[in-house]
Amino acid sequence: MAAAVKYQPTRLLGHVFAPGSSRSFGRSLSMPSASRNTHHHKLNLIHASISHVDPTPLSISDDSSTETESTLILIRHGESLWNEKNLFTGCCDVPLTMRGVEEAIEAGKRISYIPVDVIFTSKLIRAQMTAMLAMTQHHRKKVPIIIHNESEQAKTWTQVYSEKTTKQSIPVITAWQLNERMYGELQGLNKEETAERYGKEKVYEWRRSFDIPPPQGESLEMCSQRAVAYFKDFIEPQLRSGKHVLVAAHGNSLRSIIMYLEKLNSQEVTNLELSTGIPLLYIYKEGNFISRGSPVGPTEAGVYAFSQSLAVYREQLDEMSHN
Ligand SMILES: O=C(O)[C@@H](CO)OP(=O)(O)O
Repeated sequence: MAAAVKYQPTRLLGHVFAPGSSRSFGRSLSMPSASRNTHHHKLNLIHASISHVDPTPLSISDDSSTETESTLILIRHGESLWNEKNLFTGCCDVPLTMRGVEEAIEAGKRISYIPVDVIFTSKLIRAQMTAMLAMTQHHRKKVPIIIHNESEQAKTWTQVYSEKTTKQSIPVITAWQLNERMYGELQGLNKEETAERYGKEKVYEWRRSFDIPPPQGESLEMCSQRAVAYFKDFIEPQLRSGKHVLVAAHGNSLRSIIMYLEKLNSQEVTNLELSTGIPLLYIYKEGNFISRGSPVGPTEAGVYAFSQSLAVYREQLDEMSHN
């Protein structure tokens, strides 16, 4: 099937991507006005929390112009205790297994030389654990700090009073919109038993079709309406301002975001599978998302070869660690 071939690189997560084979996906970056007002207040709070953080934008110069590009890393959380038991998880808040912890640390090694200025995760602990564990491996050694804007008291009680400390921090913004697709009455059921009971085809349809929801749950389309709206309203503005962003989320919330980034249609997205704990890299440049596949490891030269600015960033980190 054409779609399966076309998206093979994305599905072969963990394999080497070819720097020369990038695809650029044209993207208009105007913020949708409908959700703008709804989120306005919250957006201000987020900006207030992170405005003091050193954005370290990457600038590349060529003969004719100076451009800014930023990086976007997407990571599906590591294996959870319910992944291990093959249970539908959805919005149930289940932690990582030891294997999931190791996957998160391994993911962190793979992105340890890629800049991160701001982190977005879902509200679920498996995504938050993944982001935090991954960042323990980062060479820049900044401290990821969860931003608590849920009340005035939470904001006041989590204030940091040292500019120096703040500069060594990375804000972690948690959002329910990035949560896993709500799986309705399948949550907690065993996937294999459910397939035996309702038939493999029906369960495949619930799990991978775009617009057929599981009983009382969200279809991928419904999940995408909140996850992609959040991405456009909160994450794209960060990228546009030159910030480098890490998003730790879930199989289906990320599938919907990748559908948007790579302009997949509803048929193509059914073939998209994300492994746990594998980082995916995109370069954001001039309003386009350029897919760079999955960085293989911190020592993999190819990861840096495609972007002069990432190579410079890496050099700076190397110098820092030698001093
Ligand atoms: O159970 C879930 O929440 C998801 C992700 O593990 O399952 P699926 O493979 O059906 O997307």
